[in-house]
Amino acid sequence: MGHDSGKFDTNEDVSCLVPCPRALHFIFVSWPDLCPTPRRFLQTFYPPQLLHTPLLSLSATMSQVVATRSIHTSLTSGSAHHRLPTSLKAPTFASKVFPLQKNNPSKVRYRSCRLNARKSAPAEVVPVSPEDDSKIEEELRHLRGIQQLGDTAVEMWSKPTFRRKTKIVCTIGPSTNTREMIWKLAEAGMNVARMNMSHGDHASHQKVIDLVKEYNAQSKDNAIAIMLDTKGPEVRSGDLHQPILLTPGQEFTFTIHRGVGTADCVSVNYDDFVNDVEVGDMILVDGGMMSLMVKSKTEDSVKCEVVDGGELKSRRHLNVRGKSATLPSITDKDWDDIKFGVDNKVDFYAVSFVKDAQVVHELKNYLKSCDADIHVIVKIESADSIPNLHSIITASDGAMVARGDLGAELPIEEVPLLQEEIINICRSMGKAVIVATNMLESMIVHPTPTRAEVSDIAIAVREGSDAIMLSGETAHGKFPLKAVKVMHTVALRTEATIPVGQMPPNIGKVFKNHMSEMFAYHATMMSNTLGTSTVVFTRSGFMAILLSHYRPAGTIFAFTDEKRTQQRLALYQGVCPIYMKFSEDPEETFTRGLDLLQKQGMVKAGEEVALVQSGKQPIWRFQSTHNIQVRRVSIK
Ligand SMILES: Nc1ncnc2c1ncn2[C@@H]1O[C@H](COP(=O)(O)OP(=O)(O)O)[C@@H](O)[C@H]1O
Ligand SMILES: C=C(OP(=O)(O)O)C(=O)O
Repeated sequence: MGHDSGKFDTNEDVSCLVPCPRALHFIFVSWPDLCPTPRRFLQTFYPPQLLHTPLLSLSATMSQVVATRSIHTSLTSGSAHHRLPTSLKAPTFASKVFPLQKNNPSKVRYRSCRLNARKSAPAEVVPVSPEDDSKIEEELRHLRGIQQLGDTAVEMWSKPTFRRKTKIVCTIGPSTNTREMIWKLAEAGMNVARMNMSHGDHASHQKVIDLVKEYNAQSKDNAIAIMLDTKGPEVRSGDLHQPILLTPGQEFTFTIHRGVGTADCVSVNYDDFVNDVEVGDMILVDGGMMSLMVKSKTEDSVKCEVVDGGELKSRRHLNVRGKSATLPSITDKDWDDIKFGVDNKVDFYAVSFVKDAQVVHELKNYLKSCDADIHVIVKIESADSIPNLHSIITASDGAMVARGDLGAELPIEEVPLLQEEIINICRSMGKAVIVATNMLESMIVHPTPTRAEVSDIAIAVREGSDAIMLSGETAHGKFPLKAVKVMHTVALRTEATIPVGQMPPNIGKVFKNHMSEMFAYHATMMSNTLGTSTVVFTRSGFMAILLSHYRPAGTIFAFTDEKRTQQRLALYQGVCPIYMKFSEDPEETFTRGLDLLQKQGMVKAGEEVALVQSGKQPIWRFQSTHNIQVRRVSIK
């Protein structure tokens, strides 16, 4: 169990990573008004002479810190009524602050007030130092009440899922495979629970699946998707009773005989290992944490010299730089695990080491033959997959940038470039895309991330990924809940700076021949122009996925009468999936949906929403084929 289990509180240090100086861009008050906590906060970042300059004297009370930050957040999340025009870029400190010297500060104050009055998203917390956290939280709770920042009803809804667009995948392992931790992860913002079939057995994975299903069954407004990640043809070292220390220059042997684990020899789980490697090859352990140069081979062993040493633990990844193993992508064990997934009705397979589209077709045909509605995410991690990226992704429902193995099979400097390319390909094809591995690696042992890790999350969000993934951080880390909260906060903050109305590159090409795509596109344009959320009713999830593809600035509220669809939609960017029984009367279904949103504080009376009546099985089919409307939420 992780160290932060039990201490969890959704309000606790949720926004510990929000870059503080940015908030100042929107805050305008005089220094003497400043209460002690924000005063200390400002002092931390700005020299006293700057803070005491009247014209620069920015905000002051924590209420303004909170309100202005929230405004910034609301620019792109939730209902989009109050967004700045698309052309406005996030202001620099200089451009926001120094022009004030020429302007009348009262004007600025007026603008700030107007923004405050129109704010819609709940506040973020700006911790100053650990001992200030509780004071700030107390102050914020009070201020939330005064300013009516967040409808208290919103508290009832699982806030992380509603407000953040980029979804979070958590790998479940020894730190998180209990009922308590699954619940806490879900409430902290997990959208997809991933089980890595390289570890554990069916009994342990069964327990996790049952727990997630139990959570989903009792949760009124939240659904967690289940992803089964195949082991694939990966090559791993064997189990060890205790880690082996490898020192540079030392001779070390890999043998295909099972069960060996001495100070200078360990088993590999793949008989053809000896045939696949050549003298001079570089073998990477755990994606390059250690490396060994092949010096000679025999029929059953590979003798190496340690180049970069370290601690070799049980079942570590072995890659040969620049080479993929000659194993099939789906091994016998994988087929066994896939069947286990069919029996348990998981939502997604993440298929390891896909090298061509053929294997995806094979899997899809198998799933069709057993009438299993499970989507296939291909893991791009093999050197051999790169020339076939387009055909592989075309055949699949989405892709995962599996940076661990990718960066071992290919030079690491290729990883960020491939990440961007894979995201772009997926975005242009309307497929889901997940960025994975090492995102908060240091949080496996530390309670806070490195700044580089924070930037990595921000980049993945900006590049347009549907989801970002945690691996060891949640599987066996000490701080699984904190890791999810950091991801949540960084994603939310980054999303608030993404300009509204960015469209995928295939715009105008695909939708011409496809009615639903055309309607998704135009509904997005309409909701972006009017600053509304989008409401869609979907049985298969198809229309909600299409809408997500166009990335409308407002939330996509996707109502479905299928629990499986609700779960699956949890992966898609910007989609808030909601389960609701549909009535025979579409108008009644729509009214019921809006009532539910209003009750939860997701939309307010008088607010407009874009209503999409389209898709493969639209609830309005008997009335009309396709249709987009703007409806005003009625006042009860
Ligand atoms: N079901 C599990 N049982 C035990 N340990 C697990 C499990 N899932 C993940 N882990 C641990 O978490 C680590 C990180 O998870 P992940 O990145 O999915 O695995 P890997 O990098 O080994 O493919 C694994 O190396 C393993 O030590
Ligand atoms: C996600 C990855 O796969 P796995 O965790 O199965 O090694 C990876 O290699 O980055």
